[in-house]
Amino acid sequence: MAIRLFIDGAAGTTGLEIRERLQGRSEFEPIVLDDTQRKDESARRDALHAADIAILCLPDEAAKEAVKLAEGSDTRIIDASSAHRVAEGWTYGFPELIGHEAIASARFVSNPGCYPTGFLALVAPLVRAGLLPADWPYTVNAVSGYSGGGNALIARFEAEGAPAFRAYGYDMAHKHLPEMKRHAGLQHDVIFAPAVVPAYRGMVVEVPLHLGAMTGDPTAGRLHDALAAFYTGSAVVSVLSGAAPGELLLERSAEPCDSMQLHVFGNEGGWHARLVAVLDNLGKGASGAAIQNLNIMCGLPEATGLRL
Ligand SMILES: NC(=O)C1=CN([C@@H]2O[C@H](COP(=O)(O)OP(=O)(O)OC[C@H]3O[C@@H](n4cnc5c(N)ncnc54)[C@H](OP(=O)(O)O)[C@@H]3O)[C@@H](O)[C@H]2O)C=CC1
Ligand SMILES: CC(=O)N[C@@H](CCC(=O)OP(=O)(O)O)C(=O)O
Repeated sequence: MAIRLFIDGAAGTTGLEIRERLQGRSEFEPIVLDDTQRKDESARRDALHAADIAILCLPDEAAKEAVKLAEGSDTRIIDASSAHRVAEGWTYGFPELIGHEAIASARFVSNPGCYPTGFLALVAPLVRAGLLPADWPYTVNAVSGYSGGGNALIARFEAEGAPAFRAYGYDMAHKHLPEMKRHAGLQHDVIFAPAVVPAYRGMVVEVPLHLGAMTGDPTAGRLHDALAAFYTGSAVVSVLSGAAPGELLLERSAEPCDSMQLHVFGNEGGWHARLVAVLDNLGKGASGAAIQNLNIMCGLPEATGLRL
């Protein structure tokens, strides 16, 4: 029997891409609310109760409300918002870090944030392995395509007079800080410096490191090898080797992509390293990750329907 699937927020940026990627997947029977019903509380409650699995592609407050509306049902929920990423009772939907089994058996799965996906992929395995310190003051520099800000930022960047570069997060209280700290096992919040450029999708997340100031001799080569070993066999994450490229580009017209590439660049003396993750904010950063989690929760191959 097909799995009844409801996407709450299916008209938004993340929701639309999930719908599109699931087209033709006969394992799923979509429950769809039309434009007049999609924000109607009672229609949403009915859909949430009728579904086997619901994917929430909503702002945080609406996602919390959806979880309340689903009370009294057995519906399993994947939440793409940041409402439940460090919440009790929720499984963090990063299979490469948390383990596929934990997600396969979870009722409530919180999809990781787009920027934290890059940061955690780079840093969490290295902290766990004891190669990077948990008490280090980490910095994260990142650039995102403007679809990362959903419909509102898309409208702003597609309007006349859109900025050429938008840096933000200067209050140093970005909503991603708690999830980066928690799931990397860090003692301090990171300093997070995000920015948006006029490309629709794609992101580069970088963690610069003064390796020479750390104890334990964590060379760039060791960090690379540890990450390569950690992601061996991954369907989604790859660790690139070889000489550093002259440049890394976000193309304005990049195609949707659900894979993530990790790089470890080191200087000649071995004192400095730049850990870099390249991903699609709407791929492994959102919609692709939601489908990966959906597949795992349904006992299906994780890469089904992914654009790798
Ligand atoms: N865009 C991205 O790259 C990423 C997004 N996310 C997360 O995914 C979630 C969705 O983001 P995104 O798709 O970008 O946002 P969008 O703003 O593009 O879409 C949100 C959708 O939710 C709808 N909505 C708002 N309130 C309600 C409500 N009460 N009931 C039903 N529908 C409602 C909106 O409708 P309307 O427009 O009519 O208000 C809109 O269609 C967010 O929490 C975001 O943090 C996660 C990772 C990356
Ligand atoms: C470019 C941009 O605005 N990005 C968003 C992050 C993406 C998002 O809202 O979703 P997640 O938190 O679920 O990743 C921001 O910085 O708030």
